[in-house]
Amino acid sequence: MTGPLVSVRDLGKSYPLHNSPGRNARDLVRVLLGRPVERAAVLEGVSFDVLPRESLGIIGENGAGKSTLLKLITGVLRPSIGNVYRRGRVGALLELGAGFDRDLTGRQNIALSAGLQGWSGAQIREREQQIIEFADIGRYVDEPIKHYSSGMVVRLGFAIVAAVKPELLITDEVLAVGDESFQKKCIRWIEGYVEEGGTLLFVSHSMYHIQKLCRHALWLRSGRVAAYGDVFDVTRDYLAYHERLAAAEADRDMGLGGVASDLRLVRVSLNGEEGELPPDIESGGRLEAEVTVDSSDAQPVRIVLGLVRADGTAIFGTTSEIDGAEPIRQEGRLITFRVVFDALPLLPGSYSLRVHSMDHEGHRIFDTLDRAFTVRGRLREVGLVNLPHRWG
Ligand SMILES: Nc1ncnc2c1ncn2[C@@H]1O[C@H](COP(=O)(O)OP(=O)(O)OP(=O)(O)O)[C@@H](O)[C@H]1O
Repeated sequence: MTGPLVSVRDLGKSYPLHNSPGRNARDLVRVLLGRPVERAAVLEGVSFDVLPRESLGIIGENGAGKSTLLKLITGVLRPSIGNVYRRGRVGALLELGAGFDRDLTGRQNIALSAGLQGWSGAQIREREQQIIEFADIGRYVDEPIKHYSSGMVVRLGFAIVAAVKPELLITDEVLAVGDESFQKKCIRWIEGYVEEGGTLLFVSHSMYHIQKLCRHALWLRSGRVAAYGDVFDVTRDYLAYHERLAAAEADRDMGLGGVASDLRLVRVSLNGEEGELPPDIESGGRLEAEVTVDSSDAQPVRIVLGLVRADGTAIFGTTSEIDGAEPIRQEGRLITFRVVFDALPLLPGSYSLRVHSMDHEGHRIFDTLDRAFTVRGRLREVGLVNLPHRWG
């Protein structure tokens, strides 16, 4: 069957506002007078489809409505407005231990899940072994769940979901509870699951995991869809939004309207030129940038460099920290770095070098400078970079 496994249409969820001691009484009066109780919307007007073999990551700040959305999709919550349509065998790993009987042992809970899935006797015997091996919780499998650590609950929960081989897997940050090696094992399992045609709905604050596991992403901001599309586009916009917020916050912290003066970028030269006019560079030619930072108390600095096409498309980024680069000189409070691209493979067009100065620990961006340049050449290939290639 084709068609979406999940279809969400104009979905909304709201809760009554109960935030002040007098409000309950006021609500009661409103109800008695036949007036609606005031409500706060947690989700509003959310629509999207999840097709078979699709992997959709849901991102957003704390309180944006991500868990609420997953609970509406799994049916734990009912919508206030709109609809959720769902089909296929669902494996959901959301709340810790939800679905487990805490007085029963791990083994008994496995049997319980097997019963719910309608597995045959032979299937149960085979899969029980698989589950126990995957969960790897040793003798605890014969202890009641209430004696488990939260990490063990997740181990067993994930092992059962993996054995069910769902058509649609819904999961969230719950995996982060397990230790690192188990987390890696789960991520590997999910990767294999997606590669083999499984469908995934995954909530995470880790852009790394979202990009690794999902093809598309949906960004929820204050209960509404802020962006929905290709995972790299959406996560880039999300990170840029947070970068802007952090920069504005840093300015406010310092009581400054503009850029903080501590790590100010005072000079970025391209091939020795500092002028306003964008310098010309031959495609495949050399680009040498020198970046000077004014570090008011001579504290060390981290430089972030990005190559960006004129339309904003990011091409390449690195930092002095990633490359282990040291300044080429320090004169009092002026610290200078140099970076050289010996053979810049960009295709002809307009670009800029974007430079950020950060504190040495990389907590905060202090200043940003863009230097435009033009790449000249007679190349007729299309795209961003000239990749070495041959025919035949
Ligand atoms: N039962 C409830 N009654 C009232 N408000 C609620 C209820 N459940 C959730 N909320 C509110 O709904 C909003 C969205 O919560 P939700 O847990 O879905 O966010 P989230 O994006 O998953 O956040 P996080 O990343 O912190 O897990 C929050 O402001 C939360 O306080």
